[in-house]
Amino acid sequence: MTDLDRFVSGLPKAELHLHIEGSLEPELMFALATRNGITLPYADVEALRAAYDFSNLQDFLDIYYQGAGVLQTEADFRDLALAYFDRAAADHVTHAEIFFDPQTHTDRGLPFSVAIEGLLAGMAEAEARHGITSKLILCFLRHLSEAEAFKTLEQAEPWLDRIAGVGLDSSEIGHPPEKFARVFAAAAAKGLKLVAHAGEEGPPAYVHEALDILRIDRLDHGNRALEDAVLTTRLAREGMTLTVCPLSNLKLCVVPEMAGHPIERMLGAGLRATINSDDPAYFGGYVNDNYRAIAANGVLTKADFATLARNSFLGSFLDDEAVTKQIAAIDDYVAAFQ
Ligand code: HPA
Ligand SMILES: [Zn+2]
Repeated sequence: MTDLDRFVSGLPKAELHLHIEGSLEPELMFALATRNGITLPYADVEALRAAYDFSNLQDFLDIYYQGAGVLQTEADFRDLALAYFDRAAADHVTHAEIFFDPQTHTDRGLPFSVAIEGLLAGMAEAEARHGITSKLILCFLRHLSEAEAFKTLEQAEPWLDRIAGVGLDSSEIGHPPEKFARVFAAAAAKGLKLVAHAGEEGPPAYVHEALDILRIDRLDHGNRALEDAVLTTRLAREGMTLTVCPLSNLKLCVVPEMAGHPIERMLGAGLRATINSDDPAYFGGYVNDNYRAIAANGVLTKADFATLARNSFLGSFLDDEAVTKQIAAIDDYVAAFQ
């Protein structure tokens, strides 16, 4: 491991872009399939992993939704969450804001309560085990209708005090943020934070809509915003946090190679970028693998990576006191590193 790899690996950091269903490792998928009497259309873990060869977002989503089918009980969701937090804690993640896709589960007949109660149990246990704090973000599937998103928000009502915000994920092209303007307004009126995937595959216009129509607090991906100089300047001026996912971008062919990854230009443009893993079980690595992949480009310095880690707390939905404490821990780490 290089000196820079050691530095980035040990940095205290928050993860702000993580789909919990995307942390379902093939081994756990097979274990849950056995536990629940489900037959997977793959002979073994190796055959499943070999299928993780994607040309675009939709290729991945098809396999990701299929994989989530093994999640049947609260215990399954709890085990899924705990497995993620164990990996995250090993990467010096001290706070995580995790997405879940309730419609993926309710649409196959599970009650809303099963996924959320299981995840909340896993989050509580992870905090007791590792001291890692976390928040939950409910994502609407954008390929489904506005009415279905409203129904999901209604189902979430009993748990609103344990949900930090709402997000927007799934197939981006053809499903612009504007489609969910009224649902996001309703979520904001309930005091929820707002985030949305935009500019991953979709054009800069979708990022404009996420800002102006959805009125997001944080932008997920946002890579294609760089194609629009006015938009880039605006994002910098407004201090908008971008949750960037390098290995995801590579696996989904959003970037041709890791060299010259847009995050380097984002920092140069003064954007508040962060590094995250998105769907680590599918994209070949957890958050530190993503930090190290960018470190290997040889462009960003220790100071840049410390900025990225600070950005992860500045962009979080933690209160000011917690952010100050977490940033002090980064400063201590940087000062003591040798
Ligand atoms: O990277 C992603 N993009 C859109 N939707 C998703 N759902 C899980 N991961 C993703
Ligand atoms: Zn994502």
